[in-house]
Amino acid sequence: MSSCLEEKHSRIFVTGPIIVGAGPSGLSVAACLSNRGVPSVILERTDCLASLWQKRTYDRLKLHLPKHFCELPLMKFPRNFPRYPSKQQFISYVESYAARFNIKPVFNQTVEKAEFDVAPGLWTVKTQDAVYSSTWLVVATGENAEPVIPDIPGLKKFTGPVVHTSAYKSGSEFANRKVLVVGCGNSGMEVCLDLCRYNSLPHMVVRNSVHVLPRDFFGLSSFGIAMTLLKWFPLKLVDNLLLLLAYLSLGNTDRLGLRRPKTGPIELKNVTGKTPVLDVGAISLIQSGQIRVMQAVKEITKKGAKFVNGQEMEFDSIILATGYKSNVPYWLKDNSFFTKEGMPKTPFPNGWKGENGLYTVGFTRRGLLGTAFDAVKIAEDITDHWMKMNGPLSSSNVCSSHIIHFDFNKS
Ligand SMILES: Cc1cc2nc3c(=O)[nH]c(=O)nc-3n(C[C@H](O)[C@H](O)[C@H](O)COP(=O)(O)OP(=O)(O)OC[C@H]3O[C@@H](n4cnc5c(N)ncnc54)[C@H](O)[C@@H]3O)c2cc1C
Ligand SMILES: NC(=O)C1=CN([C@@H]2O[C@H](COP(=O)(O)OP(=O)(O)OC[C@H]3O[C@@H](n4cnc5c(N)ncnc54)[C@H](OP(=O)(O)O)[C@@H]3O)[C@@H](O)[C@H]2O)C=CC1
Ligand SMILES: O=C(O)C(=O)Cc1c[nH]c2ccccc12
Repeated sequence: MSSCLEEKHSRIFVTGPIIVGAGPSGLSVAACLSNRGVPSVILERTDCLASLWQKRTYDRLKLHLPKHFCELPLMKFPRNFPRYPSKQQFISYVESYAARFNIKPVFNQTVEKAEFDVAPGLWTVKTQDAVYSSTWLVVATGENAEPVIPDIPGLKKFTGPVVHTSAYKSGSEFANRKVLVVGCGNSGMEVCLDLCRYNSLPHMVVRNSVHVLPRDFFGLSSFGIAMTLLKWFPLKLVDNLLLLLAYLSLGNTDRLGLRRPKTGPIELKNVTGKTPVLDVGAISLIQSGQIRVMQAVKEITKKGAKFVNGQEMEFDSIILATGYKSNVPYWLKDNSFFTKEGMPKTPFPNGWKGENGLYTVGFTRRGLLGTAFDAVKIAEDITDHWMKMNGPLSSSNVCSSHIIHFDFNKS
């Protein structure tokens, strides 16, 4: 893989693993490795830690699972944080986490290509500035690496602003506007709620079925209730109890145009990865008519949209709450471990390890809980291999001199 182009780049040999992505997943692996005395290098495309949280989420975002389900390995949230920490609190936790384990990613390094070179038995990882090599490659670029922009007929004709939720900050820019929100996952629901607080008129497209659960039920989180019940009862029974609890708390959501899937909420999450909506107030605004539920869009026009039921309406703006996708297929070459959608083919709990020193963290569709699970496993596995190669190493003698530069650039 040493083409002329790559010879112009610095060549850097990393003695520990290369981790791609400085989100919660990449940081968790680096922390668990550092705790075991193994150095690593994180390559991050942006200029900050947890860039999804810092740059691509809305102001009002809070964790929607209780904090103890969102902890990274080896460090608890501060005790004074509320049950559902805000985005700012989560970011400050991530920053303290990196500081505590002395993790210093190499920022502004977009991994453009990574491949395994069989002869030396090394991963070659190319960014815009350098070529890194290592025995191990940890993929931590996330399930939410890129926005999904759907190919809706006519979308390009629309004359008003079209924004994906990853670029939405607050409803202040949409005050008194009629907004079409495409998608009814957690993002779609929460953006509609935020828009209402800024006095705009959200119309939310629901093209399919969706599970909505109350975030809390009599002071207990629905997610926590489900996790506890799953220790003793079968999944189908727990799902039925969740549906009963949802009915008692939210009423019959089918009547609001939110049809429920036939499969229960946790089973559906496990099988397809589709996250149930955890309601933090959107349902009552649908009930009161402040958020309108619309059918699937047939086409977008210059000034609005036509719907499959024949309705036609004008809108000032469109917000695409259409979800995210992995970007692994764009940069990881010749790899049969991932699907063409960039998710590991091996299902949870075994999707964290591939072949030839390849690992993946944060692709379990189980949020930060899944990240913590993967990170611990990966660090154990790499440490075993590391010790066979290098002998034991204590965290006190880990230093930053674990990269060796071969600079072809400075001629
Ligand atoms: C709005 C929103 C709210 C969420 N809330 C919760 C929640 O409350 N609880 C929960 O458990 N989960 C939640 N999630 C799920 C979310 O996936 C996790 O919180 C978490 O951010 C996953 O961490 P990660 O490190 O795997 O991915 P990310 O946080 O996406 O980090 C991946 C990093 O990789 C970098 N990267 C990507 N491609 C490249 C490349 N080619 N080269 C170099 N760097 C690259 C990115 O810039 C990014 O910094 C939420 C997701 C969203 C979108
Ligand atoms: N507070 C929190 O913690 C929050 C957490 N999140 C998490 O972030 C992740 C991403 O959530 P989100 O951004 O909501 O994405 P999701 O993938 O969960 O939802 C995408 C939505 O867009 C719809 N959609 C996609 N394409 C089209 C189309 N062409 N026309 C109409 N509808 C379309 C989907 O419908 P269909 O089902 O028919 O495909 C679905 O309703 C989830 O894991 C979520 O839980 C998000 C926001 C807040
Ligand atoms: O917030 C997310 O996206 C998550 O994936 C967290 C999560 C993991 N398992 C769940 C089950 C029900 C609702 C949310 C989650």
